[in-house]
Amino acid sequence: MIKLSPSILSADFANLQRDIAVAVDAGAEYVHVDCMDGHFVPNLTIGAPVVKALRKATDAVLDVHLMIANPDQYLDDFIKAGSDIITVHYESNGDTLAQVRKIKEAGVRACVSIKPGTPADVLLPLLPELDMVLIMTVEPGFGGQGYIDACTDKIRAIRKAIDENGYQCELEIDGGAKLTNTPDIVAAGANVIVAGSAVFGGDIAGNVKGFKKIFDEFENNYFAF
Ligand SMILES: O=C(CO)[C@@H](O)[C@H](O)COP(=O)(O)O
Ligand SMILES: [Fe+2]
Repeated sequence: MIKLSPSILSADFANLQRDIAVAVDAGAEYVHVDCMDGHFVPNLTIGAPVVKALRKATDAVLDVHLMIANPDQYLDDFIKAGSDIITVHYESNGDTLAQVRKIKEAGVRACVSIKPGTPADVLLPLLPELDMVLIMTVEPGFGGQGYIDACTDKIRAIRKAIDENGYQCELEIDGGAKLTNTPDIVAAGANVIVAGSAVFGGDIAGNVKGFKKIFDEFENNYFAF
């Protein structure tokens, strides 16, 4: 099943509960929370206290994307805050596999992300243990950037590895997804689409429904053959 994970980085920060409710009521499966520390990326956003507040404000699946230099220092906080999915970056400090195991032992779904310049191959040994993999399709740090076309081959490569080995691992992409390029992104094999500016810029419910319509069309065509 193809899912939408709206990134609240582009939502109204003074009305997060309201904007999340609109997106979820319109059909969004996940809610993507971009946590940035000003070190791993040149931007400073949300920390565990905000995730904790969101946990009280919504039953939605909180898809927490950690763009932080030292996950080992903060994983406990994000676990306790009520994250449903935690993504750590392969490029962050520490032992990525140990971080994945710690997340899973806490009963939280674990995901590893790679930046556009990191080859997909580094994910292959991790895939058997992952609940989700996240291919960044922009340089992490900011919403509203353009999709990097060169990342599409990495989506294809990871989809192939997941399917050939029968791994139970979702394939998420993040950055620059719009209604116009999403058909190509799902055709390449992504099944979780993060979209920030394309959801929260303008009519939130209408934008979510636009993405869902593309997913439905793809799934109907795919299963028709
Ligand atoms: O993690 C990030 C950026 O670092 C993303 O989640 C963006 O927030 C997605 O925004 P759009 O590119 O969809 O506007
Ligand atoms: Fe993100």
